[in-house]
Amino acid sequence: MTIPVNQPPNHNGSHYADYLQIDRYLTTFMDHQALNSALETGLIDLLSSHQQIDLAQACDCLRSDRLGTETLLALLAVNQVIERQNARIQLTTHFRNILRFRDLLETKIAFSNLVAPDVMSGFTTLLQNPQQFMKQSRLFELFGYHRCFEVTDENMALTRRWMRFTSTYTRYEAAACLAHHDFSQYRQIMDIGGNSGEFSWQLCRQHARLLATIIDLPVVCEVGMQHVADTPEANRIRFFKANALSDQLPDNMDIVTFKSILHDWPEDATQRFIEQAYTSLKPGGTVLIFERSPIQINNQRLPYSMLPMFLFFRSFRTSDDYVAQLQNNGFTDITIQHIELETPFYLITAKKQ
Ligand SMILES: C[S@@+](CC[C@H](N)C(=O)[O-])C[C@H]1O[C@@H](n2cnc3c(N)ncnc32)[C@H](O)[C@@H]1O
Repeated sequence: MTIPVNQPPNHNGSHYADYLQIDRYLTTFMDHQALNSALETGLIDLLSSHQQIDLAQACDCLRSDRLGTETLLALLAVNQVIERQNARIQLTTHFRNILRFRDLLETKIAFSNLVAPDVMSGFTTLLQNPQQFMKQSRLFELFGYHRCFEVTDENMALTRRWMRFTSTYTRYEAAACLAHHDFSQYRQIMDIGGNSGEFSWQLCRQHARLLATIIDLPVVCEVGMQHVADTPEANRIRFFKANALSDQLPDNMDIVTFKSILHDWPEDATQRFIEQAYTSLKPGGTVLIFERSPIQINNQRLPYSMLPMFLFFRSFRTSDDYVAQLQNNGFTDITIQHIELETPFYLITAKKQ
């Protein structure tokens, strides 16, 4: 993995793509299972709070016998999570360092494990009959937007499950978007399909003048309000419950953003979303699309951590597809930037006349 070099590190010396360093620990199925066990049993906590531990402490922590513990330690060692010095066990310096991205590490493991049974039982179906695959898959069952209209305890709990995944990915992807677009010029931003508000929150944290409106389905907005409620930026973030395909949306916006939403939809719907953005913008306002490029499998094997994104391989479009739609809607001054994250992304901006 190479860190993109087209942007300088930010003020605290970190780079928006630093988080990609976790991927080297997430290659094979057993890398994931070993790390998952080490995280969920508290072994990683024990190792991170001590310089070194011995085998007896590891056995205790794992509540496993010597052979079980040695087996896990061997899997972790071969993955360079830990190293052995005589009888002592310690985290490698690099792994200790990337533990600051633990939320994403845990999310990637959980998400891959959640969708793996879909791939095991239905890969041929996915290739032959995508509609049938969607009907039987846990991934598409998880993202059940039909449960996002009526606010009930059950719908909130089910919706929170997938929002945890999207919010954690977005926490890191937002930094890449911020590094490539100057949001300081705006006051009113509207994020369509803005989910938990994580993206808007990151923007508001960085830009003190920004006022954000998040458009999303009612249950998603309820969960989102809780997500940002305790942050200093909460009073600059409002949630607007709507079906963005059919409802009238707030207007007078300086910028309308679509982050990782348009790929979910067929072309007539993306056309409608873009029309809605046009209507909501002030003259001279900006629309911004931040999306993953189509998954390319070139010379590298697909790591297990990519399973969730891989299952969307029919959905991700090229930037040209959206450029054509923006032009059809009367947008001008179109710019495209390509950004390398764990897969390529692009950031498109365009202006309303
Ligand atoms: C794949 S998620 C992306 C979320 C967020 N933009 C991010 O990148 O983390 C798509 C979002 O679109 C929302 N959504 C789906 N249908 C919608 C609709 N008709 N109107 C408004 N939002 C919708 C979903 O609830 C979800 O939050």
